[in-house]
This record gives sequence, C-alpha cells and structure tokens, in this order.
Amino acid sequence: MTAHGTRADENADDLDVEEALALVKELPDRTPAPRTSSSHDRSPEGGRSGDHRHDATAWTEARAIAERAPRHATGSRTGYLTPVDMPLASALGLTLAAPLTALTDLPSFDTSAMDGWAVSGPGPWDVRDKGVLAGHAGHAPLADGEAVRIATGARIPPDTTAVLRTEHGRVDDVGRLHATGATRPPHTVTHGQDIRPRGQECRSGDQLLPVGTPVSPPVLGMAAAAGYDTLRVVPRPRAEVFVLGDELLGEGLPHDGLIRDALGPLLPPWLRALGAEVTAVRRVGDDEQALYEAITSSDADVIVTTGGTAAGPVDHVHPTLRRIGAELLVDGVQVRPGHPMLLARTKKNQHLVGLPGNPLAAVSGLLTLAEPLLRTLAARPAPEPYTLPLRDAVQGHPYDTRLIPVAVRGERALPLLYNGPAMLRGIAAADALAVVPPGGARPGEEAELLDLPWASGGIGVCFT
Ligand SMILES: Nc1nc2c(c(=O)[nH]1)N[C@H]1C(S)=C(S)[C@@H](COP(=O)(O)OP(=O)(O)OC[C@H]3O[C@@H](n4cnc5c(N)ncnc54)[C@H](O)[C@@H]3O)O[C@H]1N2
Ligand code: MOO
Repeated sequence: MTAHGTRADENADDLDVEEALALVKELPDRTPAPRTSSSHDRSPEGGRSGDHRHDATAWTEARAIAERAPRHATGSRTGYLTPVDMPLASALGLTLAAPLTALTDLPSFDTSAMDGWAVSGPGPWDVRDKGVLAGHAGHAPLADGEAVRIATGARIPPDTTAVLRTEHGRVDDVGRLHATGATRPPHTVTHGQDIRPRGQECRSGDQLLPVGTPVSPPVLGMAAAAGYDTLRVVPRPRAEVFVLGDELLGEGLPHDGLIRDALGPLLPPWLRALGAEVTAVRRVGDDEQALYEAITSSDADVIVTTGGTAAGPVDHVHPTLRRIGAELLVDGVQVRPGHPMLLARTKKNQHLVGLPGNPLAAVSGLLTLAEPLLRTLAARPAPEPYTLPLRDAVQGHPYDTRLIPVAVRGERALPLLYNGPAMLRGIAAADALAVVPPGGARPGEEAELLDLPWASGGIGVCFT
C-alpha cells in the first residue's frame, strides 16, 4: 500500500458526513477573490452579462417541452415506449403497462395461519398420528372430535373448524389434545380461528395494481404470489452517449492542456437512475464528420451528446443537427449553469439532448431536458415537487434561473459553494439542486428542490 493510500484509509476512520460537508461549505482563505477571466467559474451569475440570449427558452417551459416531446413525436397520448413482457427478475424499476390482475385466489386454498393443530368440533380431540406440513397435498377430512398437527401455511384438511395454536393446547398422556387456559374464554375455540380462508386477500380477476405503478421489490413479490412469471412493462428507453472533445483523457493525470473526461463516468449511471438503458458511451472527439456518422447510425431512443453546444470553432453540434435536418425543440435555456443546452428531434421516435461540456452545466441539462424526456418515454411518475427554506442567501442571475447544489440538513437546504459550471465539487457533496429564480433568494426563502436520485434511496436502490 502506498503512503498516500495509508493516509486516506486513516482519514476514512474519522471522516464523517459533516466533515465531508465542511469541505464544500466554506471557501478556504486561499480562494482568489478578484474577478479575473477565470472568475467565471466562481461568479454567482455563472456567466457573462453579454451571453444572455433572449431567444432561449424559459427553464420551466424547457422542461415541459422535453416532457411532451415523445407525445408529439409518436402522436400517442402517453408518449411512452411500446410495452414488452419482461421476466420478473428484469422488471425492477420499470412501470406496469397493464394492470396487475390476480391470476389466482390468494390464498389459493384454506390455509393455517399458525403452527398448531387443525381441529374439528369442540375439544378435547383425538390427535391423528401424521401431521400436515406446508407444501404438501391435503389430508383426509377430519372427523368431529379429531385433530391433526399442522404447520403455518399448510392446507387445512376438509371439515376443519379451527386451528389451535401450539401454545394454546396440551396433549395428555393418552394422546388427547386439550385447549389450555390461554384462549378466551378458556377451553373454547372460535369457529374459523387462525384459518386464512381461500380468497381472503383477493379473488382471481381482482385488480391488484393499476397501470403506471412502478415495479418495486414488493410489486415483484405480489406478482409472483399472484401467479405471474412475466410482467407487461414499459421498457427502459435506450440511450447512447457521445462524448465530444479532443482535449479529453480516459485515464491518468491531466497534462499538456489535456483534462480528464468527467462526463463519461458520470452520465451512464445517472441516465440509468433516470430510467434509461445506456447502450454505448463513445468518445467522438471534435470531428464533425464522426459526429454526423455517430448520430445518423444510432438507433437509440435518446442520444446524449456532451460538449460542442456553444459557438466555438469546434462546436459541431448545431451544424451537424442542421445537416441532418433535425428539428430543434429547445435551443438554449434561461438557466445557469447550462444555458447552451439543447433538445432536438433527429428522426421520428429519436431525440437528442445536447449537454454543454462544462460538467455542472451538463448536470443542469441532464435534469432540465433528459430527466423529463426519459420520464415520459419510460412512463415514470413525475417526482412530487417540494420546497425547503434556504439556510443562506443565494445570489441570483438577473434574468435566468439558477440551479445550485444544496445539502439537506433537517428542514433546511444549505447552499454549497464550488457551484461554478466547470466544477463538480459542490454537486458531489449535494443531496439536491435548488431552483433559484432570477434575482436570487433571501435566507429562509423557500426554494424548489430537485432531488438527486441516490440521495434518498441509496445507490443500490436507484441504479437497479
Ligand atoms: N462565446 C461563447 N462562449 C461560450 C458560451 C457562450 O455563450 N458564448 N457559453 C459558455 C458556457 S456557459 C458553456 S457551459 C460552454 C458550453 O460549451 P460547449 O458545450 O461547447 O462545451 P465545450 O466547449 O466542448 O467544453 C466546455 C468546457 O467543458 C470541458 N469539457 C467538455 N467535455 C468535458 C468532459 N466530458 N469532461 C470534463 N470536461 C469537459 C471543456 O474542456 C471546456 O473546458 O461554453 C462557454 N463558452
Ligand atoms: O454557465 Mo454555462 O451556462 O457554464 O453552462
């Protein structure tokens, strides 16, 4: 183990969440205060005043356009992908496209609810030699005054009138079963006691869950119990990611003006958390012809590009979309960071989300355009909007909405620093993005929060 590794391990022992948060709550003294050309990354506005575009779409409208886009493309009322039958093991996280209707009564036979004895009539009872275990076929009918040992979940023999729990009965020296005083009134057993009758939970044909239900672990269990091997679900939209930029390295330290590709690792799991199946992540470089070929040969439902959205000499996304004859649905959004983001229809049933290259700007585009688009394609429910008061003031952009990484502590959202468009340090410690309207927010002011998919449920839950 290297010296560096040892130190990191030692730190891990005493580095708790609050300490980790302290790393992004306050700017260290060494932070340069003056606004230089590089101050763009730290400036609260996140952009120059001159780059405000009056033709850009308002943030809420951009989200609404992305949500509606698949409906307009297909002419269908819902816009979601054609449903498929999926084995239970593959259906987690998808949405039911058909109601879950019971294929059987549940329980499908009269069942013992307890370990004990199936009894017939009033006691005491003669106990039959052989008991009844769960999963075994039924036994001969009980005669009045007869009892048989029974396990929880076992089918009760015909003519059983009740189940007497193990702890409520006693077998005497001559093999006769007596109800003990634990039952009320003592020595009586109520008719039907501790028997789960067939169809208690549902009858065959009952609707258990409606269309649109997200398939969770209990839904899988319910479906199996109700007799299903496969579920009719809306499949995951297939997404292909094209990472643009000749300056990007796949490994090692930055050098000679080259930097690490942060979006190649960040986007696939995030897209998956938003409901997509990522079929490929390809580095395309700054090559207009390569981008053209990559887009026109893709059969993904959603193409996601990173970088090349602005007006620089190698920003090839706009010219390529023009060459393809794509329909631009959103071309720039009044949001910081991320304002050059775009949404286009490249062909019937295929959309392209153009994310800006700056990493936090790309995250902003992911939540503004990709999230609602994927949500409609996958028929996922919209997240419940909610607000929390901001602990600190957040400086606003004069015209645009700002998305600011926040940590949620108690009932307040704590704005994190390092929220510049090129920075991931704030979002990496965040639970949500706060939506800050033009003009900013005062301390204590309520802000809408966009939850980050893993913040509430844990990574294993949302990346299934
Ligand atoms: N004249 C103007 N220039 C810029 C404007 C503008 O309005 N007028 N907007 C700025 C803003 S805001 C953003 S955001 C960026 C958007 O630029 P692009 O989408 O064209 O992205 P690139 O130029 O390719 O890259 C920007 C920046 O991000 C770095 N980058 C790109 N890809 C990655 C990656 N996968 N991992 C890490 N970093 C990445 C890239 O090296 C650049 O530093 O445009 C501004 N300029
Ligand atoms: O501020 Mo840009 O909007 O970095 O995306």
